[in-house]
Amino acid sequence: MDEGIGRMSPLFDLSAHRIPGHDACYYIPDFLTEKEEEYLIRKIEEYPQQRWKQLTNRRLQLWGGELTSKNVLISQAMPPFVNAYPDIIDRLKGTGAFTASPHGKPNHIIMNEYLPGQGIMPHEDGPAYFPVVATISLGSHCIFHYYQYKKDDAPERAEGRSIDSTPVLSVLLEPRSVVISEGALYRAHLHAIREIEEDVVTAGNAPAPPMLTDLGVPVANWDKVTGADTVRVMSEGGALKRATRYSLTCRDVEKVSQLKAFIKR
Ligand SMILES: O=C(O)CCC(=O)C(=O)O
Ligand SMILES: [Fe+2]
Repeated sequence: MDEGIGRMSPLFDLSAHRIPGHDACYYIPDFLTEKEEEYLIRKIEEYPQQRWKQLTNRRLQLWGGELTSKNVLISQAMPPFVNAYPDIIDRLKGTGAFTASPHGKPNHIIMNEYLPGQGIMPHEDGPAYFPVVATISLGSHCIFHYYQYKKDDAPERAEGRSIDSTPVLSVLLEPRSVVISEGALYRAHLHAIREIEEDVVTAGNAPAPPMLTDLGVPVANWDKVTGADTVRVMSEGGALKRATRYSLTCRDVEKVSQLKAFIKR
């Protein structure tokens, strides 16, 4: 039986999953099993409709609590399907990625839903979180791009800085995988998912890796993917059609209030 990554030991070697040339980004395929993925998607779909927050181009839910305007987490219990089965929080702790974070593990998850053609504009995740984010993908692949600000812009100008349109790093996120970004990639870069329905790849192999055809940039983790379709498209080229994707973006909020607030259960 496929056990996936399973319970990770303290000896888990995160550095083995580092994306070459990018010391602040790690890609771990098959972090969850297919059975766990199916279970999670079912739980997400069964969740009460009022838990969803509707944005203009996607829906999301907040798990673990809500952030105040002062970046304090008003903490609430995580759903059992991230704490017990599957034991996502413990498994992320086991990667060692959160060892230096204030609580040693994620305490907040933004769960996003994307239909084919939906995405997220380039943005930074901001100062509420310790600079590590672990993102689990369910249901579909996507291509996750990291961007930098144009060099000539004054760094002190918070608003309206222009973004270099060529990503510095593009990672193919397979369903059931986790991508972890930290450090400068978190603090000084932006990230985005383009609003397209399929991702077209031009075949490649070492030393010339597969490329995203329209952007002309390499798929940075092309030799770490494991899905039959993705492996084939890397070596033969072709299109990967997007389906509905759920992302669990797991972070550690530094400031937490245990105040159970005025929330009536
Ligand atoms: O869905 C994703 O993979 C990224 C979402 C994201 O960047 C965010 O919620 O801040
Ligand atoms: Fe983000």
